[in-house]
Amino acid sequence: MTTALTFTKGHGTQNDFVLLDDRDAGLDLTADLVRALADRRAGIGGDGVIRVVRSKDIVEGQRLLAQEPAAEWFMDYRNADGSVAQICGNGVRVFAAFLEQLGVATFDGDGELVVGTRAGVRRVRKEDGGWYAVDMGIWSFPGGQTAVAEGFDAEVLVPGLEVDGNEVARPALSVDLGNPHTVVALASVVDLERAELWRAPEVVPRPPQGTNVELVVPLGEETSVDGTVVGRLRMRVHERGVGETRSCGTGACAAALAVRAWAGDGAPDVWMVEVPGGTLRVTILSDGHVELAGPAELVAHGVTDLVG
Ligand SMILES: N[C@@H](CCC[C@H](N)C(=O)O)C(=O)O
Repeated sequence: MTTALTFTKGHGTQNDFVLLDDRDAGLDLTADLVRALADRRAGIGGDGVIRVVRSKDIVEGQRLLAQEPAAEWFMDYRNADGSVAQICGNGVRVFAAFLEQLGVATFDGDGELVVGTRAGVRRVRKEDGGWYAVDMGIWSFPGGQTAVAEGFDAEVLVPGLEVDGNEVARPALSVDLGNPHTVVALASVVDLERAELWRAPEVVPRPPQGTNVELVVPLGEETSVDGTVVGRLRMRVHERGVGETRSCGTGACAAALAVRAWAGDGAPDVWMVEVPGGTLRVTILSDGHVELAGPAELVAHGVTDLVG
């Protein structure tokens, strides 16, 4: 039985997590314990729980080590409802900050920290301003070129945006970031604010493993001081296994990728994504990877008697 569990609380653009140091691999992190820790009234509160464990001590990590021996540390990510998720973009940055604070993070000769996740390794570097930039790996549109050409491969009913009392099926594009996303464009920021994301959007066809749903409004482009054209968009998200959250890193990547695909040739590769909890930067790289950059904050440490 778990007793006197030490925890740290952290967030990335207000996507918040309970972090557990399990370097000794002695913790039995059950779904009940995750739900108890993540509970905002009876527990500590968080959108998810992140366990720091050595890759060698977890089956998924052992597989990764065979390909990438530098992936010493594994981010064991759980959603607030106790479900296991493959990856969390904001979580990787907060995980890196936690490893630094524990004194075990080593950014190698290239200035990179390699983190193991269920979606594969993620490479983290630290920027001058204190942000963490994460290579989020290979992404894809599961609907393929047909979906990209048509601009959609699914439909979403967004709660709160009924027209004359009738639900409206809006076209949406599926994006795979190692975890599943469905991105819907709305006509205006007013519509974005009206959406009632305390209710789950209905996605058709229903993804068998569930999906994270991003509502997006493109806000245009600007040229930065170094001449880079930067796109801007605003986003709200309903996360699988959680509900509405104030940010989602993989969701920001999915949103930028979908908006760029809808915009067509010549659209920017760099996007600033405004979420309720702050701003993230997404860069679509030329090698089929996408990079996510943003802050990571550790805000509290303590001991809990919760046992699940
Ligand atoms: N907030 C995360 C995503 C967490 C996992 C997600 N809810 C899922 O089930 O796929 C992020 O920042 O990417």
